[in-house]
Amino acid sequence: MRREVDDPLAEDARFRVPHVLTVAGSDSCAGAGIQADLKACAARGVYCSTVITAITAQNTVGVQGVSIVDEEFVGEQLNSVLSDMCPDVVKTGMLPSPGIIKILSQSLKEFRVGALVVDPVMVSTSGDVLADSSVLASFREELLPLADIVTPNLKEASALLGDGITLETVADMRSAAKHIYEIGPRNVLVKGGDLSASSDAVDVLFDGKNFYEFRSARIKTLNTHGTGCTLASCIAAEVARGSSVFSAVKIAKRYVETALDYSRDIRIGGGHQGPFDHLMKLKNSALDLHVRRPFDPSDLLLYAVTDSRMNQKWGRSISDSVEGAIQGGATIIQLREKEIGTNDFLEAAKTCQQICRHHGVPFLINDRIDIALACDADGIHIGQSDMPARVARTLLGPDKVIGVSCKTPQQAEKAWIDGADYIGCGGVYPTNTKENNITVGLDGLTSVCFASKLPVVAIGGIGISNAQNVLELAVPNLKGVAVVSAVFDRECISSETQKLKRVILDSVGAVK
Ligand SMILES: Cc1ncc(COP(=O)(O)OP(=O)(O)O)c(N)n1
Ligand SMILES: Cc1nc(C(=O)O)sc1CCOP(=O)(O)O
Ligand SMILES: [Mg+2]
Repeated sequence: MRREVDDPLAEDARFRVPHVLTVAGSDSCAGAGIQADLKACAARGVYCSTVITAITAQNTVGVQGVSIVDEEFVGEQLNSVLSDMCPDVVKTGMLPSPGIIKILSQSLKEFRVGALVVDPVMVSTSGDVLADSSVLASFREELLPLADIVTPNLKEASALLGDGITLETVADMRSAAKHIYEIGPRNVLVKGGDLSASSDAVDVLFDGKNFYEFRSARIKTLNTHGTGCTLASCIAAEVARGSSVFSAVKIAKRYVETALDYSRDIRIGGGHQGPFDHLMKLKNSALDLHVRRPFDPSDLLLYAVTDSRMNQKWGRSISDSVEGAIQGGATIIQLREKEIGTNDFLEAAKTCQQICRHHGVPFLINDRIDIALACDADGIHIGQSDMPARVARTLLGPDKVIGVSCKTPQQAEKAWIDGADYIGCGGVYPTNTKENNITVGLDGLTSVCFASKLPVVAIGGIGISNAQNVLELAVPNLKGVAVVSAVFDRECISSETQKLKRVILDSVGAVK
């Protein structure tokens, strides 16, 4: 059992750091294994302790040697960490002998651990075999039944099933996920990076009830060594930070994709598979993880979008308008300033960012990724003719919020694939605020909501008189209404926002 601590700070939630223990092999080239786990957790702002199961001699060409750590000594390392440091999540990588798996599963039963992430490392991305077949039975019998999630690649999934069948399609991956689930883990993520039939990188998650497909663009790079270890560590890190398994997989996939994209052209070593850089350019987003709370779809309930012409008309500053909207109950703010210069936009954005952060209200910038980065906004909103969402995701990293305007189900599908967090759908009604805007009506909104895999906010001509008609549609994914003139083209922003909020809450309440 965990030893008693006499330090009261050790039990104080304010001082607790999310903590992953990785039980894995050392990779001398530092792209995979323990070294990847440490870097991935560091990049995600999570503490990582280590139990080393094997020492490998490897580089960008391949694996030249493996020295397995004596199983008693693996047990000693486990005891040292688990008896004292109380990790939130244990993540496993290379477990090279049945004896090591046995000792690990005994330790997991003996000590209290929040979750177990099993990366069943058997074949490295370079194709080198890292565990022999005697390990397979131990994985199946001892470890998978304890796992909250297991993350095999195609070859590992096939090995775990032991049927010798090659997985070639997404349907094969689904079937494999279902069969592996029957062995005992609570979630199965079959990684389809090697699926030759697909132009995207598709991973399939099965939670015992539903299948989820996570798709991302294939990144052309040699630097893919360690992607499996990194993905699993990142999932473990997100679970340690309090995410559900589904959200953890979503963020981890984005993180790996972004890191691969940033590192696509770096050269380390002369072999055919290089490491990527876990920390490069992600430092900014990692550093402020502790002050930014994750995006919650309910933030879209009353979405206030600013307009400089309206502020000029009423003689108000942008920041006073934003403050008024928040006082009245706006749940998210977007700075949409089409007519001011970059300097003025940035200054206003910095002030509004502070106001929003002070009130705990998410703050997004319309169109301008440069401004969003410069003022450290929580994210951006972009339309179909703005920068593509996929590029925006690469520039902004995995944490920032991206909203995309969609008028059709096809656009909604693409927004999901491109890594957006929500959809703005309109114009629900005709509007004078945006020139030449196409009105999709309640029917258009309905079809986008039904097709969408993302939360949706309705926009365009919405106000006190018709918000109820929109929300009473009660269609899936519809989370709120976005308004410009209904709050900013009014004499008193806070009281108009308050009245609108009442209508919204009544409508949502009536629907429930
Ligand atoms: C919440 C929300 N939905 C839609 C839009 C419109 O974005 P876009 O199509 O890019 O048009 P402009 O706002 O840039 O004119 C939005 N801004 N917010
Ligand atoms: C910014 C914007 N986007 C729209 C879309 O249909 O995507 S309609 C719109 C303007 C919404 O302003 P108001 O609330 O004053 O009608
Ligand atoms: Mg735009």
